[in-house]
Amino acid sequence: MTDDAVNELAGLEERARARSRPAGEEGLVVCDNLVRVYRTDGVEVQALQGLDLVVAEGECLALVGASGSGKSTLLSILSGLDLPTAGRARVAGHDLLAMGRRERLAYRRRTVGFVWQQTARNLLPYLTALENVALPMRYARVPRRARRERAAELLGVLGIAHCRDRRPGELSGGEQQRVAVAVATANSPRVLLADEPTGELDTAGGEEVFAALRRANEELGATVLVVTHDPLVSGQVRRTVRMRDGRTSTETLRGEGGGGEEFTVLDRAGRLQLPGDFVERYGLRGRVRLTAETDHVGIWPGTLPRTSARPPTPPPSPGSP
Ligand SMILES: Nc1ncnc2c1ncn2[C@@H]1O[C@H](COP(=O)(O)OP(=O)(O)OP(=O)(O)O)[C@@H](O)[C@H]1O
Repeated sequence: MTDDAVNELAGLEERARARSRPAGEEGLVVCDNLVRVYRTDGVEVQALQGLDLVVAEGECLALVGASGSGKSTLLSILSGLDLPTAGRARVAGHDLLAMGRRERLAYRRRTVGFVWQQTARNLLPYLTALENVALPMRYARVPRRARRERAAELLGVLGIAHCRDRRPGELSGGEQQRVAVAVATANSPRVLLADEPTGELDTAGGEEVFAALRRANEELGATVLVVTHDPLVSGQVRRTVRMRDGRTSTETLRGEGGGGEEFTVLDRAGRLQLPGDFVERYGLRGRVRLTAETDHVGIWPGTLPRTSARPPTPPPSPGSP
């Protein structure tokens, strides 16, 4: 690469960072009691029902959940395409509820990148891979030579340099999605959002696309949020957040060795959603009893059987040790 191109690239990265105000200490992505209600023909659907989520800069996070739990709605809001009905959503210092038209456009161009599930939706069919990757930089007014240099570099980093002069129709599904990752990272976004990016691919293609997302995270510095039904993806990230009925319900954290531990998420108001099998197994309905133990809180069915092996201990009175 020429010195000029290197300077252009460095300047591009720097400008991209400077355009986003600092995110503060609370996280790069912060959703607080987020609500999204859709109204169609007088019928209301609460797609998000008070969702809390904090994602730190540099994380690679998988978002999972049953169909209809609100995953795509959340990603649409974070991408700046959709507006929440209530609550708070901040990404890299941008208040997503208060952004004006110009800020929203700049936000969508430079702060977030997006990869859709449908391969055809990510790329223009009449442009080569290189031209597709260079296009978002053209909108961001990057000089022509620097655009081509960076596009070629991105295709190299993501392992698809051999695709540069081919059009999408001449690429496999996995290659198309990897080019889509390059397009989404062209303007050095702080956050990369992907909605089921491996959903239309076989296992090998899915692995390649996930490897590209991981490179975008580790080598290009993007914070990645990926919606997936693919256990291959969710099993490889450090943190998997599960959504249920428009809220985050559980999180699985994995260590270096890959073993994971599941946690239930307590929201800011102290609410938690019990897993359905716990509710069934212990016959929890309507009212339940909470007991304060020395190192944990117990939840008991409202009506305890007389033979219960361990009756609830009353909560300690204020001031007791
Ligand atoms: N534009 C819309 N108008 C009305 N209702 C909508 C709209 N978009 C989504 N919904 C409803 O909002 C709820 C959440 O949908 P969403 O697409 O966010 O779920 P999801 O978890 O992404 O599901 P899937 O895994 O099937 O993609 C669903 O009940 C859905 O029917």
